[in-house]
Amino acid sequence: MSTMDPEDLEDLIEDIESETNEEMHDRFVGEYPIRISGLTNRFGTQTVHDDLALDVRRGEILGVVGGSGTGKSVLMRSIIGLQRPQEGCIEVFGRDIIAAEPDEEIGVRSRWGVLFQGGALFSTLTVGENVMVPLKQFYPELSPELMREIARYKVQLSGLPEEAVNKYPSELSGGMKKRAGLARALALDPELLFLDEPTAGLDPIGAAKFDELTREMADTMGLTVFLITHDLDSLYAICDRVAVLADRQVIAVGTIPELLEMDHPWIQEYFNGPRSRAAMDSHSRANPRADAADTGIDSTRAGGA
Ligand SMILES: Nc1ncnc2c1ncn2[C@@H]1O[C@H](COP(=O)(O)OP(=O)(O)OP(=O)(O)O)[C@@H](O)[C@H]1O
Repeated sequence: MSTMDPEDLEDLIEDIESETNEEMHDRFVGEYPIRISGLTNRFGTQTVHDDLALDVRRGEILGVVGGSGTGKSVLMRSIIGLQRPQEGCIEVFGRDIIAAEPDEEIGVRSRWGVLFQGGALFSTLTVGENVMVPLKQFYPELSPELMREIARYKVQLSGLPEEAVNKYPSELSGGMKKRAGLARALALDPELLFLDEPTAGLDPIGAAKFDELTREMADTMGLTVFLITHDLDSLYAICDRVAVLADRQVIAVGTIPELLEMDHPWIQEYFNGPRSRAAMDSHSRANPRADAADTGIDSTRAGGA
């Protein structure tokens, strides 16, 4: 796969700035790009979140876990403005997005990318055209040629072969669809990336590759990643911290060793269950340097000798 020369990339960014007649916005430098407090979401008589609080640190990959129906997706939708909560405050890049004026909200929206479950690609558009959708929405002044160039670059960045840019979603495998969805999520060079179960339905090798790509991008692009997942391997392999949803709140946030110290029954069942031990064991074998001294994980216990 060919990669874009860094000088070409700089030229591309300059082209975008000159065509949009403005400097790209300053990147967020505060500690928490997402701050949530007092969040309540209700559907009829069902209360999904009640006084939920969560701070996401800049530059981290935060895994978000919880049983089915605990409100992980509703939480993500609330942060990106697709779900209006009954109560609470959600600050993204220091701005209250619930109270934001439409103009202000649009400015914030262009600074995050979202990969929905299943990719959520437009089936009548090619991969390249799908990636161009947010570009057209937020930077309509860009020339079609430059948009195509950016789309090609994002497709390449997501690990798809160049020819995928002209394919329709129906012509792609499940893993390729996820990568195409990722390319679209990266279209606007986001600072924040939301991934909703990105490895669901992928074979273990495809899932591991997707995890690696996520980690690599987070590190090289300085992304903050909000990762909803049921995939224990992803939690061990790439997450800096994990937030646990239960009882309508975020009941704990921390590294996995920190969570293992807690005696909440769901946390113990989840992280000390046989599947978690197997995931931890395989992660320890794949990363022998990440032993107990580095991580605090008791790998003997984790291996379930
Ligand atoms: N638009 C809606 N209208 C009514 N109820 C909803 C709506 N969206 C979500 N819910 C309910 O909110 C609860 C939380 O849903 P959500 O999709 O956030 O769960 P989740 O934790 O992401 O689950 P899963 O792990 O199974 O994907 C569920 O009981 C769901 O039925």
